[in-house]
Amino acid sequence: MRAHPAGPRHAEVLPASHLGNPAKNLNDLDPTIWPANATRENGVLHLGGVDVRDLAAEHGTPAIVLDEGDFRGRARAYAEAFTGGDVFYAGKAFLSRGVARWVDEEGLHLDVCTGGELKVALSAGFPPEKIALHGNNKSTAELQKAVDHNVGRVVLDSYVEIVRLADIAQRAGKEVQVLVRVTVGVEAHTHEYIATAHEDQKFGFSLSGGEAAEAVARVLRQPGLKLVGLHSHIGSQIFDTSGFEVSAHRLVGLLRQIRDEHGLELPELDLGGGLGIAYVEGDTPLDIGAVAKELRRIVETECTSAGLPIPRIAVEPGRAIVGPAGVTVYEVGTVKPVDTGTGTRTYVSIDGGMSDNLRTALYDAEYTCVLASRASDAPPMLARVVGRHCESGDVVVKDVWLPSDVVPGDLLAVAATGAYCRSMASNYNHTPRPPVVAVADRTTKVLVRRETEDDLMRLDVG
Ligand SMILES: Cc1ncc(COP(=O)(O)O)c(C=O)c1O
Ligand SMILES: N[C@@H](CCCC[NH3+])C(=O)O
Repeated sequence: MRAHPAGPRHAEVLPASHLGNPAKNLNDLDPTIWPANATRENGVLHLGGVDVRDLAAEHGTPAIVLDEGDFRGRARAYAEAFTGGDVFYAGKAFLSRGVARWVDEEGLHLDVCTGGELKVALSAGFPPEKIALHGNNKSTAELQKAVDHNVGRVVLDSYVEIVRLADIAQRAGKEVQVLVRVTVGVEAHTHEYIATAHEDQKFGFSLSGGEAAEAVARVLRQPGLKLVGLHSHIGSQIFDTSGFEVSAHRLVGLLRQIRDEHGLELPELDLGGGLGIAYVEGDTPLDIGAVAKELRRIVETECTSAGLPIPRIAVEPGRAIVGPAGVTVYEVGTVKPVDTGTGTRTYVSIDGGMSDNLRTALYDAEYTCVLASRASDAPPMLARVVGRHCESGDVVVKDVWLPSDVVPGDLLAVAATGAYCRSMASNYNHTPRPPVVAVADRTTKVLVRRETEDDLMRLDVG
């Protein structure tokens, strides 16, 4: 996904230069895009040591495959990089009970943003004190559940919520630890739909408008709430730290104002998630060790010059942990060459689509894929991988080189689908949602089973 709003969806056939070297695309697995334990043996994709043909035979297609080793490796790298701080895995990217256990075992905390995500976490036995509850419109029931279960942090997002949570806390005779979500006014360099800290949007309290300072004052007047820090999340799929620098600078300015006005030095600063991953060749994700060092340097410099103690830093990565671990395996159903007027584009229809990966349609996201079930030395063709839904915008991979002998029955594997694909999946056209299957050490384990038509029919009670 590029840092521009949705571009032309059905552009002319692109010159080969746009997509790099076709031969390379056809045969290589770029290690920045594919999971750590992905290999190709005689053209056949293996994930976590499992042949995707066996995986498809056992679990069907489409299937979202998660490389457990890749996930755990990234989680561990985050935990190590932020030693002395806290890493909250953002469950919105993808959450299941199995994944919640991996997160816990790797020493991470967890960010949930609905009662549903909270339920998954609690039922996995995730320690409640290591959970933070987010959301711009948490219901009374969700807040009550958080208080009942002694969730570690609630990130406050509106004046209404301050009173709502304070009432619940007081009635329960508890003191809830909270952060105030601050809209720092940063224009993150990402798609406008997933930037979250510019002024004109629904999240948080505006810093420049004075609402953030007012929210702090109101929280401090509530006996049921204990203010422990500030929070900011500037957006998602970000490839440079400049936005975080501006954000940290402004948050520390508010920490200083709070110290000056209320005599209070807040111990925590949560800088949110948002680091980008490689979806296609040319995407350059940041090294997490270097990012952690840089964020620490920024916060330390700002706090030192403000005469403040260095707060404990928290971050909330979702995509950067689960995104690269995921691969979606589809079966090809039809292959249709179309004359575009400037060339031929071959539409390859797979057995899923925007119901299991909305990101291309919603954000103009870019993905890549390979023919996964066999070797081919056929010359490359420019293909567009499309779904089976009743929308012309139902595209999964806009432009990709595939061997020109792709036929129905072949398996295609789309890379980097671990984040925001299954978690944003829908039942559009009464389509049952795909399973999520973990692979590790040549074995598979179903984390979320495939939905069935009967599952969907059970909801139809009229
Ligand atoms: C508050 C908050 N924290 C963390 C995240 C996770 O973001 P990402 O998956 O880009 O790391 C999001 C989503 O953008 C978010 O809204
Ligand atoms: N769902 C978005 C990111 C938004 C994350 C939540 N604030 C994506 O797929 O890129």
